[in-house]
Amino acid sequence: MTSRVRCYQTSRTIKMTFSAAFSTSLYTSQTSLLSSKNSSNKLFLKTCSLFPSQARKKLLFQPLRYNGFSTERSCVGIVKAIQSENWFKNVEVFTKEHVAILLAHDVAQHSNKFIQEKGAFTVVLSGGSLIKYLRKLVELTNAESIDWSKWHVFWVDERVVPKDHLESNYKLAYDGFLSKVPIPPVNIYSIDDALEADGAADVYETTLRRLVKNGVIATSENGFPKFDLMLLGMGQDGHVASLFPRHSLVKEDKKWVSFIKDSPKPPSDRITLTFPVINACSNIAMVVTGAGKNGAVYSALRGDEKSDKLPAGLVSSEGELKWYLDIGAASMLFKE
Ligand SMILES: O=C(O)[C@H](O)[C@@H](O)[C@H](O)[C@H](O)COP(=O)(O)O
Repeated sequence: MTSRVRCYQTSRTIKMTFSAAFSTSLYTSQTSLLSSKNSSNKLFLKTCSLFPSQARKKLLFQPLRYNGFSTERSCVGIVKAIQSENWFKNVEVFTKEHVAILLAHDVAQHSNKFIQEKGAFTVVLSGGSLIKYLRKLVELTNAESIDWSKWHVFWVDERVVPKDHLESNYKLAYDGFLSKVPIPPVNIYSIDDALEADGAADVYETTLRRLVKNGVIATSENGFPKFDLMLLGMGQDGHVASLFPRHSLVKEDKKWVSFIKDSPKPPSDRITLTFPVINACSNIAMVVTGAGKNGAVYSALRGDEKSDKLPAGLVSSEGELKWYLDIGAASMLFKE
């Protein structure tokens, strides 16, 4: 079965057409299923669990719908990458611009939901290009739509450098996002940059434990902190946070926060949340762009490399794990 993906863009509308061996009836049902709207008239995505099992098998990594929304939230296409008969992954493919738009929309929704439910929103940031994709959150939302005073901001990893250093993930986030929104400074949990990596990791874990104790951060069933939303980037090598391929830290299963002094990607000294904490999150947004990452994306989504060789393949979530990809990062998904 072959599938061809063609994307084109007009000034107002972005469309994607698929040439695939879908049967007419199957195609129709996918289209109507996946483009239905919920009560608030926002696009929402239904799973493909209604499809017959033989169809699911055929559709492995095939784009499941034609998508031509002309709203400001229009996206390029949506792929439901089905892993097996009873398991699928939530993947959306956009232009880079629309990664930012949809991410902003989803973050705002999570924020409103958690603040309504429990009076606070705990969100974990990464470094890298992810921060640039948060710009739409500032641009697209007005003051009333997000209660920034209830936000609590953490980092999944941080380079052990002064906060005003060019390599600092805090500085990156502050310059690109945090300085533009009224989150109380006391709710922004950056590392203690006066300490070495080991001390900084210990202090960060102590902070998390305090916040779990006083109820700001929820707790998972197995006792790990359970953040509301984690925004994760991924390196070309498949690293997430500062958990690098084949590094012993990938297997850390007790500590909440650990440190690394031999990071393959400079700077060498970093602190990082561990996998039990990452995977305990209520929601994880994996935001991955660029064709250089298509191989790691493909392997992580196929799920055939579940080892320390590919940390991204070990990311799961107690709640929802959603991948936001641009066309480059998704390009290998369309090949089968
Ligand atoms: O600490 C780091 O070295 C970065 O934070 C890194 O982990 C980054 O998040 C990924 O490499 C994705 O980065 P890009 O999205 O910029 O490729």
